[in-house]
Amino acid sequence: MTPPRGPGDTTGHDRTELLPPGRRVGGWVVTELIGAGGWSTVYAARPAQGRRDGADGPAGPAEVALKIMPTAGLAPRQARRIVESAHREVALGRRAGHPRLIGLRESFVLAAPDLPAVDGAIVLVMERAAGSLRELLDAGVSGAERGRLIAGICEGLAHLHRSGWVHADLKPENILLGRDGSVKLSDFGLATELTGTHGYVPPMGTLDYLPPERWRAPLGELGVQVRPSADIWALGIVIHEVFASGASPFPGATPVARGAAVQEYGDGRAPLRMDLAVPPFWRALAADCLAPTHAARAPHTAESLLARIAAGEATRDRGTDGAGPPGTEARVPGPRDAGAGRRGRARAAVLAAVLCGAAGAVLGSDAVREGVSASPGGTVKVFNAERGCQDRADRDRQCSLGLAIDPLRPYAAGNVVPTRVWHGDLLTADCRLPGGQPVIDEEDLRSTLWFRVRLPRGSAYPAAWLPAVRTKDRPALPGCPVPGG
Ligand SMILES: Nc1ncnc2c1ncn2[C@@H]1O[C@H](COP(=O)(O)OP(=O)(O)OP(=O)(O)O)[C@@H](O)[C@H]1O
Repeated sequence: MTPPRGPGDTTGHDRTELLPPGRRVGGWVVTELIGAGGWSTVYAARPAQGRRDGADGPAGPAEVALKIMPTAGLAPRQARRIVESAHREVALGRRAGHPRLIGLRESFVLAAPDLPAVDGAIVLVMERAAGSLRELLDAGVSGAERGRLIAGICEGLAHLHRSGWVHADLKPENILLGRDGSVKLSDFGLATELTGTHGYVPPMGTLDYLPPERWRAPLGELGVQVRPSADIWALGIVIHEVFASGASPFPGATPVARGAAVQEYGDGRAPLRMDLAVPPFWRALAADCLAPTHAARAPHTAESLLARIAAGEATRDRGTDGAGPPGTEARVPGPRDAGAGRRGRARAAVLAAVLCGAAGAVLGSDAVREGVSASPGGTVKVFNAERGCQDRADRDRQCSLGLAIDPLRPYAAGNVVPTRVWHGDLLTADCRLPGGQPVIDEEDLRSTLWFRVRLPRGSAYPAAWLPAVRTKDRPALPGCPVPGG
């Protein structure tokens, strides 16, 4: 769910450090921060000692995810939205449990008079997932995984729709993955129960996944009308992303520009153009999901799509797309794997060394930009997760970042080019390498994706490698040849 943002709001990162590890929350003890969304912050937690409700499984204490939805300091209308959103999550969790939906264990209101920011927050206690499809897309999904993942998403949607619900916010961030790789749909804060053929949702959602009809849907007293076909549209976008390295089928540099492209297509003013990387079977499936009107999309239910996948149509394409048979479970790489915390911290230390160490030529931003603008290809903007470095215009060396010589070797001082880059620099990337050395940034984001970026003429190296955790951009680029391969 994406809330409007404005000056002085208390959403997102402002709240990420609210609950320190060791803090007791109801019958649970916080172990680490997982991430933050627009209205909520999610923490990992274990059962508090002495908890006797079967929370401990045969393998030891069961870890859970605590979704904390603070209401303190919000305007009454915003607070009401949070409460309604929590009610929707709880109602769906109680009435429509399924292995393809993240399990909800309990919900309560947090009493924390010593922490005014979360005092009175709504807490949802959920099954903890190992990672999300977004992380997997960033790291690079293997061919064999793709069909299985899409089948899992269809199973979850088919169950939701059969149970009379519309998810209304399907996107890779809300498609979680269990430790065994199984798909678990989550974030039912916008989910709505159908009354007849429609449900109603607040005028919110994630722009990149809204169907054409949502862009002109009138806002009534109950909210905006949605139907299951809205989830099918979002599924079409996700299918495309899974095969096209995370790229949307709709062109545009921003979600609003892509939204305009969606509307042009919906009005019949532009054709649907899918990336050639999407193999024929999946292209046909995605095209049906992305039919421009509700009426044209309605025959393509999650159930019917699942039947098409199960009927083995995917198998025909396997020779060309490498998509494996749906149903085979595999491990999910991600920061939340067992032991990842330890590895993450070690790698963060390595990254810090690269950030601050390695003497060499320091190029001004103009030099870097000049090298960029002269060349075609995708542009990536450098992102430095160190907050203190984001607003500095002085290009202090302490805030510079290194580019690797070889993305298959550890990202450490001996493996960086002399050219340094800073937060906000624009670089030209000409290809992407999904299976490089894993890098974890200061915020524990992990990715094995790298971009090959060009360096200005006269640099010691003509090109170097930017780890994907160092940019928020994901341009659609061809795969790079494996260095040294
Ligand atoms: N049960 C869970 N297990 C593990 N990680 C989770 C779980 N629920 C959410 N997360 C992760 O926590 C982070 C924050 O989730 P949250 O639902 O608060 O926001 P979001 O879905 O990222 O954004 P928004 O809902 O505001 O659009 C996300 O990275 C999500 O993948």
